[in-house]
Amino acid sequence: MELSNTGFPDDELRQEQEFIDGLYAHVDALRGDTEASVTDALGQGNTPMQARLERDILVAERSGLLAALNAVDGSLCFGRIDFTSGTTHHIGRIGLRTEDADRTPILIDWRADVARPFYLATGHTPMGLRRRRHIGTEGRRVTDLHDEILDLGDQERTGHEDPTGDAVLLAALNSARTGRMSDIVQTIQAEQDEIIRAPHRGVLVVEGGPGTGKTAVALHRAAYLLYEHRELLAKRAVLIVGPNPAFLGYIGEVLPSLGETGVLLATVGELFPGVKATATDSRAAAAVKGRAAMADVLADVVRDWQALPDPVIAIEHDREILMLDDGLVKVAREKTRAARLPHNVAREHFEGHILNTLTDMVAERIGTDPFDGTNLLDPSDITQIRDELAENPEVWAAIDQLWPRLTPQRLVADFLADPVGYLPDEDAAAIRRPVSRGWTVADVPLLDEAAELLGVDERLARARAERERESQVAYAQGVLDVSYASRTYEFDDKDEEDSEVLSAHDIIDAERFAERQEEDDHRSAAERAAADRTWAFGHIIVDEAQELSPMAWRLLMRRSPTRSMTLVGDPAQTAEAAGVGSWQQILQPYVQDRWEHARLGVNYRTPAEIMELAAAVVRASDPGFEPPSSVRSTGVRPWVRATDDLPGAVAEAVKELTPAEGRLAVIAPRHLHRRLAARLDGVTAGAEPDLTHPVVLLDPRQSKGLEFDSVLVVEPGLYGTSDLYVALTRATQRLGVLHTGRLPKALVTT
Ligand SMILES: Nc1ncnc2c1ncn2[C@@H]1O[C@H](COP(=O)(O)OP(=O)(O)OP(=O)(O)O)[C@@H](O)[C@H]1O
Repeated sequence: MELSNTGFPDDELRQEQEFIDGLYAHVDALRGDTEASVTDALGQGNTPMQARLERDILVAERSGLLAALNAVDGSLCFGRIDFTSGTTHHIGRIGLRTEDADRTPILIDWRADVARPFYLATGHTPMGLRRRRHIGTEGRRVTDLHDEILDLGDQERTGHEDPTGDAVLLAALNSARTGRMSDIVQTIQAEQDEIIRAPHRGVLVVEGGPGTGKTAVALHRAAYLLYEHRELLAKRAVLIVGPNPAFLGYIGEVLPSLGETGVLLATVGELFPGVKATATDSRAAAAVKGRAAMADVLADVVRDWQALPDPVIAIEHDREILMLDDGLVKVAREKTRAARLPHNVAREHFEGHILNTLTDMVAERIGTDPFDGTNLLDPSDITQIRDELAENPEVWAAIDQLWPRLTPQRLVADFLADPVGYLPDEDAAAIRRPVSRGWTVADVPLLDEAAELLGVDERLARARAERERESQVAYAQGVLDVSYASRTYEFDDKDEEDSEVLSAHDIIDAERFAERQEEDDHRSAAERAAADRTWAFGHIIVDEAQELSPMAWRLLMRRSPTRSMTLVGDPAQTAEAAGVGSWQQILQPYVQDRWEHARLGVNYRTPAEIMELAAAVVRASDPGFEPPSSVRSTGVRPWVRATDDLPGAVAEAVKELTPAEGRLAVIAPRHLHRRLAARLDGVTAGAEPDLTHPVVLLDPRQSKGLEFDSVLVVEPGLYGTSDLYVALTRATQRLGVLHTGRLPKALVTT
């Protein structure tokens, strides 16, 4: 390319470079100012309460802005739209305005309405555009321009025309993978844009085959909603649920690259604060635990903890024996149950009924007139008897035995240790397990259900809060004492009475100081949400939604009382036996039929040659199956080879398939991993493998949602249809299949 004497091949490139230099100068100045204002605010010492609050809000806002500015540095601006009216807008990852009073936009946020023609305009429907330009950059340097002429009457040419209009998209799809998903903000397609900007309210189901951009669209939708409903969602946070931690790691950089951080990424196994799912269930156990019927089973388990004496409990009180028999307790239990409160909340009622029963017993014994049978005690005597009973530890031991306070963990652990009698024998045998082995992902919805059934005894929570407060006050007193002591030391050469310097001690007492400490909760909404089981999220996005069990849906719906959700999935890729069959079946109990459905039909990942093979696998059992159509073909056909020496052949194939740049995955059943890893130098494997490694060894389930330049599938005869379909659709460039044993019929014919 010939360079002009300015160092640029042409004026167009030079002008864009100048514009982008101007943007970065603006960003650098903004960053400098923001950093200075944060430092300044943090440096302010003792200020009145209101000023402190304002300061904290300012620091939080500015820190968010700084994080966004840092995140988009190097990829700030990627496009430009020229209208026939003469107006031009540059499009970027964030929006920027001039600092003067006019606040003129200089860079349009991709999420703004004005930016929409960048994604939607076509020659057929130009939306007022004359030209669309993609600006390629490396860091702050403009490297290339791609122009599409949308006004066919326009004769002006820039020398950067892209005749097909898909060069930028194809370059993105063909680029080497890094082990981390990247944003698609430069090349969002019209059908994807529609979904990203769909209204916030209600449930939206997005369905599409492998590689159709479901995950990418879901993440960009989160960014869009955070932009469009900033105030609400910054307070309530957005939750993104993914199938496993490796997948969350894979997608974890997309939202920060778009300048958004107010999002909680979690698996269902991470949604019960204080519990980490470390153990795994058999397929059968996960299926049983996931059934909707488990909600009723757990309700029965709770009722069975509300026990009756067998046949009596004897309580020694005031040197007499009080006999609490099953008839009396049954009455107290029925009255308590009639209140229809969660178990731990209802306990207060049960305590009251038992104390009343025992009080009646004592009153009858000591107060009955032997002549006419009337009771001689007055109300104050009765109150005294009741108070004395409430002081008796044996009474409380009886109540604890009959209506114990329970934690979700204890309830579920106890149930799993011995589920016989609650379920058919075969199901009970499948889930029976000592909890010393740790919690599993499928246990988490059970724990959440148990937490709902049990509720929280507010009296205990209040007592705990009071204890916490007292300890905070004691701590604050300690802090104040130290400050008081240091004041005496600092000013001891002066007459203390004359000192004009006020210390903390002069203006606040310990209680007030403790209150201030409490108000200083600097956690973001997402951080607070992560620690709170009862948090109501502003919006929930569920990826691989077809995998969730009915019990997991119950948990998620509790976190979304407004039912503002985006559910993304592909029924053909359902692996979990507990997964739900149809969207209608999932959603009916929560929103009836009030949900929207959208479909993505173009596969951006898998070349046509590979897709043909993958689709044949599904067609073997579902002849009418229609896969998404691939946006490109590479001319490279996938291969299938038989071998007698699997580790040797895998090692050879890895050499053959490893891309010069990019990533390769070997997908093999778990039981082969040790043997294969021994022959693969530097391979990474395990429960949470590092996906940025050049060669990764995965089992079929782990490969869900991920993608690699090349993929080697090992022993496909051992996979179920949906697992094999997932494994075969992970490659962006090349696919090889190796087998020793039986080959699925669909692969034999190739
Ligand atoms: N508009 C686009 N521009 C550039 N790349 C895109 C676009 N849409 C999708 N892609 C790319 O296609 C690949 C597949 O996208 P994604 O993982 O979101 O698909 P998916 O539907 O979730 O697939 P699967 O169901 O197989 O997990 C990703 O690399 C993504 O970046």
